[in-house]
Amino acid sequence: MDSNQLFNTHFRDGTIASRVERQNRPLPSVIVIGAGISGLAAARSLYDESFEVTVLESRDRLGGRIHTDFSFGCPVDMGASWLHGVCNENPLAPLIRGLGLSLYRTSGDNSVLYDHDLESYMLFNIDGKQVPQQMVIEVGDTFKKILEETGKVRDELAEDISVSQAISVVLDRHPELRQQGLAHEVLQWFICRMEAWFAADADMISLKTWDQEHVLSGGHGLMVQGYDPVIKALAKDIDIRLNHRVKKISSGYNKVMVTVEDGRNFVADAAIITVPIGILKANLIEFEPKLPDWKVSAISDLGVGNENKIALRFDKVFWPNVELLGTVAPTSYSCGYFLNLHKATGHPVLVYMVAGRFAYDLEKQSDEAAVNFVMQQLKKMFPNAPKPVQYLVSRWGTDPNSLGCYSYDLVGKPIDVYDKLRAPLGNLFFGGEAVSLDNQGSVHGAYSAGVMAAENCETYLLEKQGRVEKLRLASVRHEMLETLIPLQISRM
Ligand SMILES: Cc1cc2nc3c(=O)[nH]c(=O)nc-3n(C[C@H](O)[C@H](O)[C@H](O)COP(=O)(O)OP(=O)(O)OC[C@H]3O[C@@H](n4cnc5c(N)ncnc54)[C@H](O)[C@@H]3O)c2cc1C
Repeated sequence: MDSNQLFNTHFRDGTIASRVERQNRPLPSVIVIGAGISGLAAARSLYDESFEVTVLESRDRLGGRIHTDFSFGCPVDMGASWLHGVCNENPLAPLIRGLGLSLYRTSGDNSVLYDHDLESYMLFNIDGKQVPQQMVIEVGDTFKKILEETGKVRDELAEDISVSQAISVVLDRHPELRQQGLAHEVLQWFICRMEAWFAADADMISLKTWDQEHVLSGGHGLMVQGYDPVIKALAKDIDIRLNHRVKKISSGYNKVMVTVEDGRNFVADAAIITVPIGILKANLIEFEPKLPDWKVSAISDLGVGNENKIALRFDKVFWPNVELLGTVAPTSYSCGYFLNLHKATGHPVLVYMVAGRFAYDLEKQSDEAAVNFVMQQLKKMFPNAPKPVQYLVSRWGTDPNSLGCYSYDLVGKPIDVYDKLRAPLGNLFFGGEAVSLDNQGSVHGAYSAGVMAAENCETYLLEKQGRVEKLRLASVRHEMLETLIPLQISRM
């Protein structure tokens, strides 16, 4: 059946008929696929401009890779939890300020541990002995030097190599930077933290681009009340259909038809696709006509990492009042760390965080086995640690709604991969963290990508209607007013 016949057939069913009745409405209709922050930002933008918007979401909840769980009696973010860039330039700042949400800053600018600095931490070795703070600071300085030296390796090479290959080259050239014994294990811990930032092992991270991200100023802050209020605010009043898994997107004849799992169709003038890059890589959505080869290549050329969290709630706090508790080991794979949520939020909760291959390996285990493993790590530091009262285990790598945690640059990534990913195809627009201009893999990047996709979609549709004069003055005025309210930050 060609696209024309397809549309004629479906125009006879109830859904399409009701759309036809609404054709006299002044502004066009858009389907947004995915109710994560990017999809909701896109939908909010269009809704506020009086477009007719429907959001189709496969899960039974909003937020996607933002998931604030309340089963502990307090907010625990099992997906994103930091605002990266606690500053007015952060595109999410107006919303966070407007909602009166507080942030707990865990690091300033340019921290060697990305979203943590070495202000409030304790590291332990495998025997439960605390690593001297001075050693952690000195190895941190050495790690910085090693990374600086990898910059020289990069300048010498035409081809891209991985960060771990580059570190090996540097250590061969500068044996004085090699660490022995406990100091070696601490160096591995720093590498483990770097891998957590990319959610990928160092042998997968591109030397060419690892430090090219435009990181916003102001350091990194935990969302004390969780990200949930942001999601709820964006979603307010919008027509969102949960449990609507999109299986097919057909575009043509100035319309888009989106088919969900149970066979129902939704038709609109345009669609914005914000599903995770993992879903596109796995071809879980059929496109008609097929996506062009350049788009397919861009999708496969981008990496998608994995990160998981195991959150433990205890009766009471038995650990020291520091933000980060880490265990060092001979390889970065075996190093680990707990985020102490008590420090930031006052609740007796520790969150163990794992990334890269280890995150996938942990997903092969049952929740109970994963928690047992984490408790073994905790008991290395605190042999009398009691059993947790409750626990939560994330599985972002195998969850069929995410298939990974966020995108990162693979070794040898083509320069134009992001341009190709975000390029629209007629009335199909692409949002999501992976198409962000500068901040892939982040909440604020995903948010901006959603807003940008909505603006492009809006311009496209209004131009088609010959209504380019319609400006977005309302939202600009709204944001200007909100900048008058300061961000609420603790640990300044
Ligand atoms: C463990 C973890 C920790 C993180 N930590 C941070 C952090 O601290 N700070 C930070 O800035 N970022 C962090 N991130 C990254 C951040 O969460 C993401 O970049 C961002 O939330 C992505 O938003 P999105 O809207 O692009 O995608 P998503 O939130 O994944 O939204 C896409 C939506 O599409 C839906 N969907 C999938 N398939 C279909 C389908 N076939 N039909 C319909 N709907 C579908 C999904 O269910 C989902 O709701 C973290 C991510 C993870 C997983």
